[in-house]
Amino acid sequence: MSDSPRTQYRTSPPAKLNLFLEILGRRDDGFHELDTVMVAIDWRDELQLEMTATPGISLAVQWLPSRSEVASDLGVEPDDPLLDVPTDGSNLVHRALELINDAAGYSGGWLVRLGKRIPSGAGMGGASSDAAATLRLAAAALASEDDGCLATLTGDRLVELAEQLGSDVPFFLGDVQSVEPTVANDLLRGNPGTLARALGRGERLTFYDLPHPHRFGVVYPAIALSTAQVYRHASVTEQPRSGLDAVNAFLRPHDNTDTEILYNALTRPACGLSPPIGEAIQCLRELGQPNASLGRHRSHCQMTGSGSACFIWLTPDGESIQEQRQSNDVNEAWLATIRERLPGGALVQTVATCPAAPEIHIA
Ligand SMILES: C[C@@](CO)(OP(=O)(O)O)[C@H](O)COP(=O)(O)OP(=O)(O)OC[C@H]1O[C@@H](n2ccc(N)nc2=O)[C@H](O)[C@@H]1O
Ligand SMILES: Nc1ncnc2c1ncn2[C@@H]1O[C@H](COP(=O)(O)OP(=O)(O)O)[C@@H](O)[C@H]1O
Repeated sequence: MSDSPRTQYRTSPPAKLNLFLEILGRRDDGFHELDTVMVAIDWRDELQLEMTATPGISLAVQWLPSRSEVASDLGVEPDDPLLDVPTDGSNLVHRALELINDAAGYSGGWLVRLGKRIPSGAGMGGASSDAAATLRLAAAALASEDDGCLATLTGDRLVELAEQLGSDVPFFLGDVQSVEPTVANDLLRGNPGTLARALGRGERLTFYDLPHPHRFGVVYPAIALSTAQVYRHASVTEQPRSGLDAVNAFLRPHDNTDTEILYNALTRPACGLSPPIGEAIQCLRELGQPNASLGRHRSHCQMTGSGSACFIWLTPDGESIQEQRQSNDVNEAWLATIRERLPGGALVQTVATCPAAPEIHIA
């Protein structure tokens, strides 16, 4: 490949929230059998790939808008390890490129720029989403440079590679099963799929179409938890709940004001490891909905994944476009109040549901 100007492949990997997570049992492979319901949200990283003639993977990572601004919001020093993201082979973006190089027999190189907004160790799937986006961008690049790759890198093949990268990674490929098994369809437009129930390790996915977007207030207290450590402190229940109840609550949102919908079996062990997580959930619960005037009294609050991020469901009984417009004004005041009430620094945002596999831009 000559060193002429290179084509850039870009996408914006979304984060995710676990609306429900039940642990069904411990597996022989050291993982846990799960029943979890995940939804993608528009709290996004930025990822850009270019193919290069020189072999090797060059990965540059930076926090957006800047490391110092993110550190300031979190109330930590800019050099705090909380903000360290690897640029070597331990970054899932790097590992995804190694896998796809082997799968496609590609011997050239990659130039990668990763802009981070999704906090690490937050239970928001940042690394997993970056990994899935890398698989899709690299497949798009290889398919545009070499037609032979279209036959090799089908949606199903990308799912196999995603499963090797992590339990949450397949979710961020979107509903690959619902489109023709060709790479081109999946990659450029992005796959359908916003909300999914996941069984197994998290790789057996069923996607559902949401009748309208849902909104959440998300709080990331300045705490990074090890997923493995939280699982180690979790217990298996004798009477598991079903994720289908949470799916139905989000598909038919008009009668949820008084029932507890959100559940996470990892919340108790995570709060045991880090009590400020419980404080953050309580702070959200006490403050409640920003639209209290609309008569929504119950506050649906929960931790996502293995933590430490927590969230409040802002649209438990559906929401008109008119209310959404009003909400945007109300939300800024609500966000400011949350930041004041939380002990210590935190990243606080209102988010909306979005496709798990975002569209790809080529320039
Ligand atoms: C907890 C969840 C909930 O969606 O998300 P996060 O909190 O990481 O975002 C997932 O189960 C995390 O998936 P992922 O982040 O891909 O974890 P992996 O790399 O596959 O596994 C990390 C470690 O978590 C534990 N693990 C993960 C998944 C699972 N079903 N059982 C487990 O016990 C294992 O100890 C494993 O070594
Ligand atoms: N692309 C990436 N972005 C962020 N963290 C990454 C990435 N690749 C690997 N990591 C590592 O993964 C861990 C956090 O993964 P992440 O998915 O962001 O959190 P969680 O699993 O809690 O959702 C950190 O230890 C971090 O060093």
